[in-house]
Amino acid sequence: IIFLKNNKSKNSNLRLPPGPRGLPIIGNLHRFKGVPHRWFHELAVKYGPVMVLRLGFTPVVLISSSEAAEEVLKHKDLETCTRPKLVGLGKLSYNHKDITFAQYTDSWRENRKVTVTELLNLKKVQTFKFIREEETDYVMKKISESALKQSPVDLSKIFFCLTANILCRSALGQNLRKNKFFNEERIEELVEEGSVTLGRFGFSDFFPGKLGKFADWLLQTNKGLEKVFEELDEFYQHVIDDHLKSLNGQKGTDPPADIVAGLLDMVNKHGDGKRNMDQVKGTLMDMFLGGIDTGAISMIWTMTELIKNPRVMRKAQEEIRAVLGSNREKITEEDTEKVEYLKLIIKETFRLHPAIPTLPRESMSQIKIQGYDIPPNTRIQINIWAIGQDPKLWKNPEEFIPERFIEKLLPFGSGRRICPGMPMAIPTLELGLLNMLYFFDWKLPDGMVGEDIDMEEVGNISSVKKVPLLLVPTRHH
Ligand code: HEM
Repeated sequence: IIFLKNNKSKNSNLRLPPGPRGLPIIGNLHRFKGVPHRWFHELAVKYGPVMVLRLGFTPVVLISSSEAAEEVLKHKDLETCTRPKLVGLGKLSYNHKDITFAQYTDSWRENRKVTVTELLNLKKVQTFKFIREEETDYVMKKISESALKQSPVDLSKIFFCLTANILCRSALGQNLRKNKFFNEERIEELVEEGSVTLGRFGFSDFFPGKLGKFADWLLQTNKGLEKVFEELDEFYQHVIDDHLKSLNGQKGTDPPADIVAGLLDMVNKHGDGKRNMDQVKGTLMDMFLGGIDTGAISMIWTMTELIKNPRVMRKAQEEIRAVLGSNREKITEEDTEKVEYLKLIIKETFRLHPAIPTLPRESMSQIKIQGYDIPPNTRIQINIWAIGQDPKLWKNPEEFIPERFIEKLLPFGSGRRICPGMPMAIPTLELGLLNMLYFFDWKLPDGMVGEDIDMEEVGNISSVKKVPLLLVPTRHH
């Protein structure tokens, strides 16, 4: 049970952010379970863009304006670039030995630096271009088959398979269509189970100490955690064994063939035990659970907004088809540089539907944000979705208008914790969507109009479209 209480400080010199008084606000619990960013936004409208919630015994500061977010992420980044230590996250990240959920320590810095500079840099990501192009072509062939029959395509599934195949091939060296051990369906289940588990809280997360532990034990809150952990661990072990087998007796290729090969290479090079297998598996978890869903979610919301806004869809297709000509059989990543309007569409989708709507941070020392004192070790949630809704920044914020000038967006976070997967995510999204809009015209299944589309979101960490998006393709070229 999570309840709210006004935050009072014994130290009267502190000027703490305002927050709701009274307990408990049970009526809101079901909404908190669903999509916290909307509930947080509602509270911020009432109490201000810097406010404090007390969840159990734990204060959480909610940041909901671009000025306050800039203060945290730009000016106080060093003081707020650690992550809260939550029970579920700890288990799935091998006791915070990964990048995403690790606290700000020397070992996190080293792990992130090596992974980013050696494995997720622009040059390295370029070497996986052929994988992105092959996988996108494969999906277009599948859609063409549905177009011949004029049957609806489940775009939620299509985009998930596309990002899963691209990520598993380029980051993990696993071709899911040829893999005897794990196929696309199994991967979809694993990612879903993993994401749900990452977003689940236990009592210990809000009632630190014996009380929380006792409640978790009594009500068996972490029951499913072990099972999901074991399944994911088996997958990572399979990926690692597969690489070790192919490396057996030979030195790794230079540069390493994929990201896992690179990680294993680094374990060998840094034979001082600094980078052990837990770190490798933790980093695999980051890629696997952080790199598949986020891309698919962004593509699903883009196509949802396009089908709801025929003016934008028409303008995008006219630009794309005029620039690329009428007889292309294949589209390459170089083509994505020529389609400016598509880039604006993706940015506008990020504003309305950021895949990760709130950024989790924790203060490491006492800081001042917008004149309020935030004590050390206080959880901070930056609501980037709320910033995208701010009527002071955006005219008619609920409308999908790609032409608007977009700058104050943080879909990949910012500062020391900014998403290192961005160089891989952007080309995947742009290439996939460009193909969808060049080769096909899209319509809703019979009898449906734009207003009928269900826009409901689900998810604690990411914001997934609850009802799958079904559209009927017609081959244009
Ligand atoms: C459209 C796709 C994606 C979106 C919208 C996205 C968004 C984000 C966001 C908002 C964060 C938190 C940043 C912060 O706290 O400031 C993050 C972190 C992270 N992302 Fe992504 N991401 C995407 C794709 C990827 C991919 C493809 C990978 C890996 C190949 C990846 C790996 C990571 C990692 C490792 C972190 C943790 C960084 C840290 O804590 O130091 N992401 N991402």
